[in-house]
Amino acid sequence: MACAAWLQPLSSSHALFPTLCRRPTFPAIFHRLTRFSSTVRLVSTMNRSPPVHAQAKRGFSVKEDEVATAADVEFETPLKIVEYPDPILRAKNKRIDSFDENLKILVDEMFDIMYNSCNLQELLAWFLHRTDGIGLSAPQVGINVQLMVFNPVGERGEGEEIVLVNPRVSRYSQKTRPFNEGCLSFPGIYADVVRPESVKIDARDINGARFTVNLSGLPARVFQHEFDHLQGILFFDRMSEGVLETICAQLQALEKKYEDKTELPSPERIQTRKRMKAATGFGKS
Ligand SMILES: CSCC[C@H](NC=O)C(=O)N[C@@H](C)C(=O)N[C@@H](CO)C(=O)O
Ligand SMILES: [Fe+2]
Repeated sequence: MACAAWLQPLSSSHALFPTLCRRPTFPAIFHRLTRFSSTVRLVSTMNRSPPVHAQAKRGFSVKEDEVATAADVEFETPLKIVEYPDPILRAKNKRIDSFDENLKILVDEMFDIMYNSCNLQELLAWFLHRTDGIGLSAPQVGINVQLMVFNPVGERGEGEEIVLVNPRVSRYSQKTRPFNEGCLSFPGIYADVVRPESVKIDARDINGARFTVNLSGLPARVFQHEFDHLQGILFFDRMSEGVLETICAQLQALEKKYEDKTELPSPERIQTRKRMKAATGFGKS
């Protein structure tokens, strides 16, 4: 991981998700919320009317996303990580409105593969003191729905396991920071991405309850990376041309791997791509 300083705010903020975690710890949370209320605020909006999206506030019409059917959320275990340039990563992700047992099993399986995903490059990365995933979005396991899981500590049994369904960002901080990001769909590739330092989010938890949360530091970083996946935006879409240049050969190697495996032409090529319009700013897609 690039810098330990980023882990510092994490220890005070990652544990602040009472309603979003798989293993809620309410008394501890109450204590932590009291201690850190100035930096992280979580507001349960259950039983209130849906949050007003920032765009709606500005008078734009908000196009409702298509709702996922049971067939859209079908999966086979063990899940497999979808790698760039598979078109699944660019497909539209449907909104979830069924908070059933199947969704809970999918979430469990996503955590399993997030912690355990390991191929040769990742083994090498492990030797270089990098471990596995700290976040995962549903399209990365071939399910095109608006679901993400993350645990910024990246170790089973440590930190908190966060589940966000149909998330929306209502505020991005103006202050931005670079961070050396990796992505499970781009094994072994790391490069700097500049993102807002903090975000305000409206989402549902695994039971369908609405909540609002402010994130900063590493949790905000992981959230934004996964939120981009839910919009079909990949981390290299947000890299500067100079940074992109440093990973261009690795992206081309993944394109070749896809072509060899599928015997299909790569659906996108880093050398000929036009910059995705949606990825030119935050809160503008
Ligand atoms: C910093 S946001 C990264 C989120 C990403 N999620 C899915 O693609 C992810 O988990 N990437 C991993 C490769 C990663 O960043 N792992 C960390 C911790 O092990 C690392 O330093 O490699
Ligand atoms: Fe990713």
